[in-house]
Formats: sequence, C-alpha cells, structure tokens
Amino acid sequence: MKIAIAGAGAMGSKFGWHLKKAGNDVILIDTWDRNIAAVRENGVVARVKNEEIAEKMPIYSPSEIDEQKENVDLLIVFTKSMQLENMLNSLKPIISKDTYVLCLLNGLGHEDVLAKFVTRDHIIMGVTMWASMMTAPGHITFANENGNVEIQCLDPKGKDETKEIVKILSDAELNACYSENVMYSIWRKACVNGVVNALCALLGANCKEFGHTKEADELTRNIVQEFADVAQYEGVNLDRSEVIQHVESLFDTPHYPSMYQDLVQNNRPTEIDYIDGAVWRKGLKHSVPTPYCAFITRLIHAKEDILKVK
Ligand SMILES: NC(=O)C1=CN([C@@H]2O[C@H](COP(=O)(O)OP(=O)(O)OC[C@H]3O[C@@H](n4cnc5c(N)ncnc54)[C@H](OP(=O)(O)O)[C@@H]3O)[C@@H](O)[C@H]2O)C=CC1
Ligand SMILES: CC(C)(CO)C(=O)C(=O)O
Repeated sequence: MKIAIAGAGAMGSKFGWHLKKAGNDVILIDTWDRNIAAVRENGVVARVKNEEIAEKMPIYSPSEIDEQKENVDLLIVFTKSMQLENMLNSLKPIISKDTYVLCLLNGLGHEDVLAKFVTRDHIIMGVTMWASMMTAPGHITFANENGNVEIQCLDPKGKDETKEIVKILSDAELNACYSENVMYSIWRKACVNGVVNALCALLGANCKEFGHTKEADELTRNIVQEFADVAQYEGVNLDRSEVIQHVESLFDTPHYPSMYQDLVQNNRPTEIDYIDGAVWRKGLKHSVPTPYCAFITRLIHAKEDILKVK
C-alpha cells in the first residue's frame, strides 16, 4: 500500500516514522522548507527513550506534487486544521477515486472539507491519543508511550479496507482499532482539547500544572457541559461524567498540548476556531449558550494578537 502523509509536523512525522520503520512505502508532504531540507538530509529523527533513531523517507513540498507522481492508496492528513483544504487542493494529482483519506486532526468539522475531495466511502475519520513534539526541523520527541488510534469509515462500504488500515497502523505499533462510533470519539477528544489545549495555552502551563490547580475541576465541568449541550444537536450524546474523567486522565501528564506549542513556543496561529470556537459557532446556530467557549476563543485570539502570530 502506497501511503502519503500530508503535514510532516510533530504528528505526521511520528506516524511516518512508525509506518516506514514497519516496512511500508511512505512519502511525506510538507510546506516548511527547513523541515523538508532536514528530512532530506537525515530522515525523520525521533527521540525515543533517550535514543535518537532516524528513518529515511521521501519528502516533497505540495508544489512538487504533480501528475508525474503515482496515486496513493492511503493519504493520512496531519496538517493544522486551517491548512487542510489548501493542502488537499495541492494534492489532487495523487488522489484518485480509489484513494482513502484518513483524518486524525484535532477539532470538529473536517469531514465536510474531505467530502470536497473524496466520496464518503473513502473518508476515514479518527482520533489519536498519541502525542508528539517537534524539537527542531526533522526532529521529533514522542510525548507518551500509551497512545492509541480509533478510526471508522463514514460509509459502511469502506469498512473492510478501513480494517486493513487498522492492521497496518497496529503493525507499526500505533495501537489502532476500528471504532463503531467515531463521531462520539471525535467530540470526546474535542472536549480534551477544548479544556487542556486552550487553558494550557492561556495559562502557560502543562496538563499537570493546570490539572493540579483548584480551578481545574470546575473549569473542566463547565466546558464539557457546553460541548455536550451542543453535541446533542449534532446527533452525538456525550456521557458527561465519562468524558470529564477522560479529560482528567491527562492531569498527571507533564505534556504541553499542541496549542501551547503553537502559540507559546512557536508564536503560530492556533486551532481554537475548530475546537472551542466551533462549539461557540454551532451553539449560536442551535441557540445554545456557550459562554465559556466564547470567552476562551476570544482570549486565545487576543493572545494571538499580542504575540503577533504568523
Ligand atoms: N502534537 C500533538 O501531540 C498532537 C497533535 N494533534 C493534531 O494533529 C494535527 C497536526 O498537529 P502537529 O503535528 O502538532 O502540528 P505541527 O505544528 O507540528 O505541524 C503542522 C505544520 O506546521 C508547520 N510547522 C510546525 N512547526 C513549525 C515551526 N516551528 N515553524 C514553522 N512551521 C512549522 C509545518 O508546516 P507549515 O509550514 O505548512 O505550517 C507542519 O507541517 C493538528 O490537528 C493537531 O491538533 C493530535 C494529537 C496530538
Ligand atoms: C496530546 C493531546 C491529547 C493533549 O491535549 C492533544 O491532542 C494535543 O496536544 O493536541
């Protein structure tokens, strides 16, 4: 199976590294010139338990993707949410009617973007609890050892092929399973990000520092409540106490969520409009009040302005 990974940041590089190491035919696609140069020279260098292990694989910029390149069987997208549509537009030459697109981005609503490029029976949605950090171009550090991946094809017609992809991911030590209700899992993961990503970026804290504050429980409850109130109108019934427990399971991890990495470490725009901001927008559409999500979204945008993100 020919696999392309679009977005070779912390997560795309991690998945590419694992899949290549397991013997798959993998290419990476990324827009960051220094990253492309570093991977071309040394491969993707992963720090695993104090050891650096490099995996060499081809990497291209989207402008190098043309009709000359072979179609891919599986395209895993790992851009930031706001980069997804542009990336897919530039990859049209390698997307055929047989290409499966697997989306593991954080955030809500990405299936609507994918539907502009492939049919529903080739859209595989998913979530991952793996975590990774880019420490320099071409260099990543794995942030946990107990992640997983849950995926489901949006149309049952694609179930068998999706199960084959589950096996490929698991054989690459990415601990994957087929989900029977991936939209539930996507909303559940959005709750995690809606709490820890946004609040850690605002407070300048990691999950453990935030989780050990006196305010953490009350903030978590209120944010999850708003996500659950809105999710109902989108056909997803979240089990609030189970979701709160799931969010709180991160409170002992000294990990800086990806939104902290974007905003505080790299002064880059955040995905807030696809997480708390998406719930605020959907809440307005369904007349559901979401004061926490609205306030958090505005604060993140204010901090983006103060830090002059680019
Ligand atoms: N990191 C994590 O632990 C997790 C992340 N996710 C999700 O996965 C998706 C991808 O996230 P992630 O891999 O963290 O994203 P990254 O920010 O690491 O990479 C995304 C893109 O950003 C650019 N980039 C990254 N760092 C820099 C930098 N310092 N300077 C300039 N450009 C840079 C690159 O392309 P370009 O130049 O085109 O911007 C890259 O392809 C997101 O939806 C995220 O929420 C999900 C689970 C965990
Ligand atoms: C690792 C985790 C779950 C932390 O919120 C994440 O999804 C992220 O960093 O974006």
